[in-house]
Amino acid sequence: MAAPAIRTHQLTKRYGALLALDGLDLSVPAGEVFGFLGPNGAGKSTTIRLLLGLARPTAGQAWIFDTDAADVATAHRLLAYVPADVALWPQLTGAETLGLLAATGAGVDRAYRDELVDRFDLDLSKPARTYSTGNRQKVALIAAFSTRAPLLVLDEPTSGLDPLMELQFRRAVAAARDNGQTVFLCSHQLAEVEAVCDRVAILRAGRLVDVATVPELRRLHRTEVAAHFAGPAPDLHNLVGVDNVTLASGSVRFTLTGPPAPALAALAAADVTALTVREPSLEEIFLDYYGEATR
Ligand SMILES: Nc1ncnc2c1ncn2[C@@H]1O[C@H](COP(=O)(O)OP(=O)(O)OP(=O)(O)O)[C@@H](O)[C@H]1O
Repeated sequence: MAAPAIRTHQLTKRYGALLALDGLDLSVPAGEVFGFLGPNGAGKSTTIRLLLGLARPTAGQAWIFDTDAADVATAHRLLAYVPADVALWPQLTGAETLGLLAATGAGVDRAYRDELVDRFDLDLSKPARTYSTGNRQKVALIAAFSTRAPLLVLDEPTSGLDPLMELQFRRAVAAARDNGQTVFLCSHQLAEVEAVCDRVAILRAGRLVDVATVPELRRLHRTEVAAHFAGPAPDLHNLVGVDNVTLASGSVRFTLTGPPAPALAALAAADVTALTVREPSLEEIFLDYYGEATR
């Protein structure tokens, strides 16, 4: 069987007293789009630094297609990396930057690169110092997606992109998968991860708490509903998908998973005067779902 694109065995990183990564065992098969999620400080960037050989593990080991991640010269021929905070050579234009990155990387599909420049709507004639955060990210993404590297490591790659560009990003990930490339995507955006990933690892406080497929991840979705009413208190107990009901005088709060129709029918009888519906952030979902038990 082909070697996994990424494998870690008991990968551990300690910064003084702080255990930033605690015995991570992970295997990402070649050809998979793999999401890496977790709240701030969970250890995602630490993992990426170890995979890239930018930091040394305190214990354990990581491999990139059977190459020890510490063998940077060999491992980096197999991967392209987009950091969360893209720094470019300020005086080089976008075109010169892409040319330089192509000369140092694993080989570039130039026709596809030109297509990506068009699709990401990037003006290559400007010096990089004039680029916004989003434009710097575009340069790094175009350089990575147009390489033939079998593994793409993307750390928060779309934080500076607008929604149209986010769509282009999703298209490029799908194309990479079609080419047989492996994508390791570190993200805070649940919607993005759901749209592009096959499987997702969830990290919390340095520990792997779950590896799930995207349909399994959807179970984490919930909506928070708050309603004020003038009529009789609505009866929301025993309704499918309704949980955490808190009733006070004239108001009710609850969480909703699945179709809202039964809850709306119950609320309709209560003469609702105000209604707020909120999607919690990924951070809130994690804190709620994985809570204290996994610390
Ligand atoms: N060089 C360092 N020295 C000391 N502590 C560090 C260092 N780098 C990271 N840490 C700590 O290790 C923990 C994990 O950090 P890491 O940057 O890997 O988290 P993250 O999941 O990438 O978070 P974020 O989503 O905020 O980027 C944090 O508590 C962080 O403060």
